Order: sequence, then C-alpha cells, then structure tokens
Amino acid sequence: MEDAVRLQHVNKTYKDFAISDLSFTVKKGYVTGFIGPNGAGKTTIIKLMLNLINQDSGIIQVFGEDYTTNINEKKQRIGFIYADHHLYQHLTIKKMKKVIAQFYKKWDDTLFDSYVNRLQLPWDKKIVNLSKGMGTKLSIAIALSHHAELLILDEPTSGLDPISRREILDLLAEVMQDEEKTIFFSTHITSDLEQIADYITFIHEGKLLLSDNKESITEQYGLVRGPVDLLDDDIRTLFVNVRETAIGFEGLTNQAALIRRLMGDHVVIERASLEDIMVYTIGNP
Ligand SMILES: Nc1ncnc2c1ncn2[C@@H]1O[C@H](COP(=O)(O)OP(=O)(O)OP(=O)(O)O)[C@@H](O)[C@H]1O
Repeated sequence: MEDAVRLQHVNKTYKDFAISDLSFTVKKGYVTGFIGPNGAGKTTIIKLMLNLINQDSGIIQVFGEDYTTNINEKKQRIGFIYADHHLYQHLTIKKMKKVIAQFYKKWDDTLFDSYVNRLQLPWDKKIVNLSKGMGTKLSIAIALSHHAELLILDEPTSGLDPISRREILDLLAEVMQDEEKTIFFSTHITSDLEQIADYITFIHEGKLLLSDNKESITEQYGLVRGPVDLLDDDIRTLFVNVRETAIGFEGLTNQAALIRRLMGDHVVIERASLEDIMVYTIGNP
C-alpha cells in the first residue's frame, strides 16, 4: 500500500520538548486519526510534515519524496486545514476566491460555489469575522475545490458545537468516498475518530505509542473487570494499567485474546474505546 506521508526516525528538539525517533506512515486512501494529549507534539509533527519547520534528523517523505522536491506540485496536492489560521483575513469570501483561484492549477470555481452555498458560508463576510466552525468549513471547501489529495487537519473539531462537528465529520466522510483522497486528522476528541478513522496514530511526549489500523487496535485492546484477587504479578504484566476499587479492578489490556483464554470465565471483557486507551495508557485512570 502506498504511503501519503512517511516519517522515519525523526527528531526535533526544542528547549523543553523533543520529538524522539518518530517513525510512522499515513496510508494513502484512508483516514488516519492523530491523537495525543495537550502538548504531545501533534502540531509540531504536522508542521514538520508540511515543511513549515525542519527536523534535526530523520527522513520525512510526502507522496514518496522529500517535501522540497517538486514543492509547488506538492502544495497543489495538499490542503492544510487549521481553524485559527487563515490567509486573507480582511477579505470577504467572495474576494478571497478571486485571489486564491489563481494559485491552484486545478481550481474548480463551480465546486467552490456549491460548497459555500451548501455549507451556508456568508459570501460577503470578512474571513476574520467568521466563527471557528465556519472558518474550518471554508478551509475544507478550499482544499476540496483545488482537488487536494491529502488533507491535513489540525484539530478541526476542537471548540465546535456538536452540530458543527457533525457537519464537518459528514463532509470528511463524503470526501472519503473518493478513494484517492487521504486525510490526516489531529484531535483529542477521540469520539470523532471512532466514526471516521481507519488508522490511529497515538503520540505522547513526542514519542510514538501506537500506530495501527482501528480494527487491529479494537481486537488487541480490551477493558477488563473482575475481582482483585485474580491479579497476581504475572497477570498484572498483561495490563497496560489497572485501577483497583473496593468492588474489584478495571484494567486496560493490549493482549485481550490472551486474557480471554486465561481468565475468560472470571472476568468481563469489553471493547476499549480510544478514550479508554488514551486515559489508561498515559494517565491515572
Ligand atoms: N517554537 C517552539 N519553541 C519551543 N517550544 C515549542 C515550539 N513549538 C512548540 N513547542 C513546544 O512543543 C510542545 C508540543 O507542542 P505542540 O503544539 O506540538 O503539541 P500538541 O500536541 O499540538 O498540543 P495541543 O493538543 O495542546 O495543541 C509544547 O511543549 C510546546 O510548548
């Protein structure tokens, strides 16, 4: 399977933070959800992918080559969606369209008009005055109208009400009907990804914790409940983290099949949500 983006052993050090030996791929034709708590390094990694900052070492390839090779062509093929950041803040959508259309070889004016109308974006409002949800929708409409193949979204649903969130997720799901498109989507709202992601990449403190397809993660992980007296030292090694209460334990395992074989009759094993995986892996559940 072709990769839209590939990171190999990437390092980037700031004074108080480092991306360390990070390797993962973004598969072409799929939605990859990029999760991690505040300050995990998601935006830094997105900036590295887009060549907005440079890595100290390691290799980053976009569409199979270094970003700077055929850079203009790459910019045509990528749509970067970031709710708080817009060019042309003081133009109306109508005026911005005229400016931006010149930059993109594949710009489709009719398609853009249809998105603006359908998403009920106000043609005559200055971009600076758009709400957060409208700004995100506008960015997506722009990316789709220049036929971007790779959409990179930095927390597109954060701070949005459930209706706007749903509209954006529906729009992205619609985009994915086109099998040539790839979406890389950072968020800490893991429930968004339960709906639309095919792959999950999970980072914490600049390090990779998990990068796999969602079905494998669902099979591998489980939330287990049972009596505390079952937890001997060997059994504990099968858990990522365990919470003990007066009535029993609840723990996250990444060896659900083995737990089922060993303890199946004595415990209850449920599907672990992405939120469970995040909380148990990095926090104190
Ligand atoms: N230019 C910079 N100089 C120094 N430190 C930086 C710089 N940019 C980011 N950082 C630090 O890198 C760390 C990761 O930040 P980043 O914005 O990548 O995290 P994030 O996962 O996107 O967080 P959030 O979910 O809160 O948006 C933070 O500690 C941040 O302060």
